[in-house]
Amino acid sequence: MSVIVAEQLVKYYDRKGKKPALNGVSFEVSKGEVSALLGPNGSGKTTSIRIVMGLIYPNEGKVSVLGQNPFSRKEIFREIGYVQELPNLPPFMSGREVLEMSCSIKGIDKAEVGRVLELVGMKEFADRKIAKYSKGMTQRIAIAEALLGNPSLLIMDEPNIGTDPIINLKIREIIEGLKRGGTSVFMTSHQLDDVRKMADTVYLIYRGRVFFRGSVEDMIKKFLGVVVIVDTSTPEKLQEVVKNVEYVTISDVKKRGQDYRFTLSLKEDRREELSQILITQGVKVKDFFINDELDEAYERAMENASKEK
Ligand SMILES: Nc1ncnc2c1ncn2[C@@H]1O[C@H](COP(=O)(O)OP(=O)(O)OP(=O)(O)O)[C@@H](O)[C@H]1O
Repeated sequence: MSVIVAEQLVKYYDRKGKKPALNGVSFEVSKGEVSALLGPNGSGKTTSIRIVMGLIYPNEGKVSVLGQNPFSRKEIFREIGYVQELPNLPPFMSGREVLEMSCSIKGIDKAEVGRVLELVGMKEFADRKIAKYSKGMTQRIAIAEALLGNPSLLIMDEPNIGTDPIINLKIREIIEGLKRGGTSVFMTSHQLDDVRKMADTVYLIYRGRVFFRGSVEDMIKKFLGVVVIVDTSTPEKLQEVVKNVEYVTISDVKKRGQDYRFTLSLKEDRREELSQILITQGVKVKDFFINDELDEAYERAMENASKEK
């Protein structure tokens, strides 16, 4: 079952529609999954989220959230926690007051406030004014607000902006906990490490077009290919052996101390077979591992997308 279905969204902010922010964007968030929308600045992530939240109308396309139209059925938002990009909380209120006010608006028991403050590690600072918070503290209160009432769907636009690595870890733990409890999550992020650890499905967006949907592993395979790194003290032998393996090409060689580091591109995922061939044919293999750098795959994906324009 899907908790968000967006179909062929088109959105332009200029009247003539010459520069659409979204140009036929579709995505789907399955129940109990974490889905992440990734793309460079200005690619259309926030616009997509604002449409899902019923805050701006698309010029074309359809969206359904928890099975309803978010523009006409506002009551669904009681079940949705939303962390907006750069939250704008009232500076004259304390974190606790903000949360209590939200409880009143959403009709949630105020006892929830203590629970969510604890979750984001802000109990100690709850009575300080927002104006006196650091960026990361404000962000944690925004996350706490989204968690009030145990939402079944959490939508977060770059939840890690301005938070330090320890808080990021905490946020990740919170999200993983919610996921275990059945909450669905739709988020944008520039923190690829977090995305790798949390996201079941990744959507890549570039200039208002989604051009990839799949798991992190699929993304690495598609944009980086199967790339194996081999450290060896017998480089000539490796070159000689690899010459006869039709699915391998050498993409790079670098000297590393006494050894050589080869980057091998495989047309098919036959890395186990390859490691056997190297060893049995006398290559001294010191290290053999797959290159699964998500940053690199992301960079390649965006490079490809920019060339397609
Ligand atoms: N209110 C607005 N008025 C006019 N143009 C806008 C408005 N909001 C966004 N845009 C434009 O729409 C495009 C998509 O913006 P959007 O904020 O959705 O990108 P984003 O992927 O969320 O970027 P970021 O990673 O920087 O948050 C950009 O070209 C942006 O300049």
